[in-house]
Amino acid sequence: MPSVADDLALVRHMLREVLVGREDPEGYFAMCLSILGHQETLSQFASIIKPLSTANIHLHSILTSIYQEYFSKTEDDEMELALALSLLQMKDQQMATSNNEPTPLQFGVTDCPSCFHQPDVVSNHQGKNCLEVTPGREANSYSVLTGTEEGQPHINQKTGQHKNTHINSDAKQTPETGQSPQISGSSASFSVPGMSHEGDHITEDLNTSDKPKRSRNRRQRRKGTHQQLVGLPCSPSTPPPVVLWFRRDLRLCDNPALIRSLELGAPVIPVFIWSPKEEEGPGVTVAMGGASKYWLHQALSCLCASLEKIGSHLIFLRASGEGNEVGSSLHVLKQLVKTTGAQTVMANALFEPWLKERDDAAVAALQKGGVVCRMLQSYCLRDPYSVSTEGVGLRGIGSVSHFMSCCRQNPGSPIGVPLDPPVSLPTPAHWPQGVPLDALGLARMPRRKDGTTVDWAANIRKSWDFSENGAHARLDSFLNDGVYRYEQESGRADASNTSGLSPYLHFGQLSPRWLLWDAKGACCRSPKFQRKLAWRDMAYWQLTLFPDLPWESLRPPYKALRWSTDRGHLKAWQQGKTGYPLVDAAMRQLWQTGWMNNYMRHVVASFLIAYLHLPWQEGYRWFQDTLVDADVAIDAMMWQNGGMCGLDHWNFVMHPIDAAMTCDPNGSYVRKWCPELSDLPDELIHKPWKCPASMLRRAGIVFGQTYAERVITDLEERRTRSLQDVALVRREFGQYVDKRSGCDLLPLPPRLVSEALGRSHSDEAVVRGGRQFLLPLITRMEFKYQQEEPEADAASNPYNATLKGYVSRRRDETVAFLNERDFKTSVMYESAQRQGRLERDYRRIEGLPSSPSPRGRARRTPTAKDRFSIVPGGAVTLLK
Ligand SMILES: Cc1cc2nc3c(=O)[nH]c(=O)nc-3n(C[C@H](O)[C@H](O)[C@H](O)COP(=O)(O)OP(=O)(O)OC[C@H]3O[C@@H](n4cnc5c(N)ncnc54)[C@H](O)[C@@H]3O)c2cc1C
Repeated sequence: MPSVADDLALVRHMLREVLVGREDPEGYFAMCLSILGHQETLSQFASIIKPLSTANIHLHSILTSIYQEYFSKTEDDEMELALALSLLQMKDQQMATSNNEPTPLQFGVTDCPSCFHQPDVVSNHQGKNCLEVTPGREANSYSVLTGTEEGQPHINQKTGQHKNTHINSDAKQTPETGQSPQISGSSASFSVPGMSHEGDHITEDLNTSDKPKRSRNRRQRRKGTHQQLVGLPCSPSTPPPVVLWFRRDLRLCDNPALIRSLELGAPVIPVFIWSPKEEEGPGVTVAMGGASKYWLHQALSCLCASLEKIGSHLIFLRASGEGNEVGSSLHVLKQLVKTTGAQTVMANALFEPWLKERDDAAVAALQKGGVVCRMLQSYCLRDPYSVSTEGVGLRGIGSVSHFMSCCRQNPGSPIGVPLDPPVSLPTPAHWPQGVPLDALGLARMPRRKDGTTVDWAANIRKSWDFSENGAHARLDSFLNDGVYRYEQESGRADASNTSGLSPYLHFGQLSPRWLLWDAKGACCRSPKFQRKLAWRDMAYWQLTLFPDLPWESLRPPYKALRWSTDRGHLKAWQQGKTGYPLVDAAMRQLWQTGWMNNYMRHVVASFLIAYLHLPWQEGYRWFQDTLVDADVAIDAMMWQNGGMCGLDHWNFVMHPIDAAMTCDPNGSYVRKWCPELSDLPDELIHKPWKCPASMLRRAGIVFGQTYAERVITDLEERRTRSLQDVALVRREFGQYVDKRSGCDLLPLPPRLVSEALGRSHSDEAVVRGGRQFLLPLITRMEFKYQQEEPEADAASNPYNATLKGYVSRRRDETVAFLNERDFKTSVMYESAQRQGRLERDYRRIEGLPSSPSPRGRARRTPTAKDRFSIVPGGAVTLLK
């Protein structure tokens, strides 16, 4: 006896049939009535068809009106319904008959992995649909591939549900709290177009239920997704193969290009083409440094193994990259198409402007040769080329809140629901010739003179599981446990409180969509974490707006900043030998594992820029070479912001000693990565030069021998110089500083100009005549102040952005005590103290009476009282 859940699963599954036109809306509604009965249809139908509200609004409204019309019918109309039902029964019989014959359209059969059903061809077999529609009977034995259109519901046939509906049906069981499902504001999760209905619904649902249950919901959903999909057998005449071009989407789960290839019902040839020259693009992007190439090698090896498990294989190819067409990816693809007879190439899009250009050219050239080439979007939640500032303006550009407003205001295509992985992949009769993975040279190790290998990646190997499963395991463990701490204490260096998913996201071993779905279903709300995905998208958006982001300072005056050329300092920073334990620990962690957390990236970046005065590009390049998650867009955006010249300004500078208060109060992080300091007491481990000689002796520390001498000692002076240098260039390039507000002005790229002026991007009139349009940007208040007091030192700048912590032994102890009890309160207490101190100093210097209400040091929110905090509105200023 089928349960109600089975019945619901079946009708949900059948929704796909309506969507692809194999079932008409009336017939479908009648079928729902016959399967679910009057009452159940009345209560459930709206939720059953809800996925269509994003996937196919027209169909959704037809079904809604049928539903409304039916339930307002008089009994006279029952005749019509009976007719519809009898028609349905006839259809059922027809299908049941066809099911008895071994037709090529039978679902769930994997005997013939090389022959797959092609949904596009299904229309040729109208009426022969072999889906068993007898209520609930066989539904659980089906495992078919359907609904994989971008943004369309993807129905897991084993459960009979797709992720949306699964969650929605869960939602039904949880009590309503009346909480608004709308997510907005700074504490909000990233509200993504197309996600807003389903996603918000989930948030609402999950937030209202008890924790264990919420966690169970997520697990169930995941379990559902692991009930895998199989291809659809079996076409007697095998169509030409599809080339599935893997790039940075090295996964089986939620891979639109893979699923779309499967849907074509043709043999699939998965390929990876290594083309370093194309990856690199123009300028000095260091798009693929040593560590990330190593990761790529491992990830490819894992993907190949996963494909082999489902009966397929990954072909490795190399484009020699001579800069002309011969030796390009396009050339390799053309050869491949020629030798295999493939007529379709599928891939997931990449958004680096130079890669997009390459892909656009490849698509055009292949199409010209009669080969269909499709680029699907899954690398970001939003296609960065579709993000627009229309209706939001430009004020606050560079901040994630501004970016999220743009996404909310201009919803693009729906992000849809994650796609399940296939359990088998149809193979071609003949595989094309590839090269061994090793021949790509991604994991080449240098050799010593004696012939032995320098295995610099040994620790990276120990630190990571490079596989897609590894990504899911990390995600699961993070969402089950770490996410609680993330929301509270993501800045800790001494605990792994962040997800550590960045390399998986970068190489597409985990899709952001999958991550977002799971995060929304996690045991605890994770707005801060989800917001990080908006940061990620924003980085790609910025790169599309400013393709030279990785090498050229965006704010013009800062291009002329006086930077140090001290190679010794740079080397010390790179090798973790600056003599500042926190910085050294982080840089050594980076070298050994290819990763460090966000807070530590800020610490080392601040040290390089504000204290060593080395150009941000040096930091960017080193990160690109050593990070396993090296990502041109994110890395460049962050270094630009840290380097004071990006769309945003960090409104803080991390102090190399005091930052430890937040991230490593007990010194355990430093002890791990700088073991030579491990015998120092907690209170001195971050400043060993303050230790008495006897203590150093006991700990076995000799500066310059067992541990580095400090490369610089005059921290305050260096900060002052950095500030004064900024004031200098801002004065020199006064045309790029807004006279009224003191904000930096940025020449706008044409796309933003046309959006601001409401004209089409292609309208050249917008920027004709060499006139520049300038936009006031968020600018650090300490720079504005310094501009007025160019000779002032950093300490006397009331907006000094240095995050300070320890000033006395007594406070050290208080901080350590509070840290142990309640870390968050401790940090808040500490920052309140700091603000009070700054305020008092300022007033003392200015001879002002002391103020009862402390003023914020670096507020972002403009207030009428504080002229330095003003960022003028988004109006575009024309350069005279
Ligand atoms: C100077 C500097 C350079 C950086 N370079 C890179 C880089 O090359 N590649 C990279 O992935 N991240 C970079 N980041 C951002 C961030 O530090 C890392 O994404 C994060 O530390 C990765 O760890 P996680 O996965 O545990 O992050 P979580 O905090 O768990 O975040 C989850 C995911 O969100 C994304 N994310 C997090 N923070 C940011 C951010 N600020 N901007 C954009 N996306 C973000 C990442 O994909 C990350 O994996 C950089 C940050 C700084 C300050």
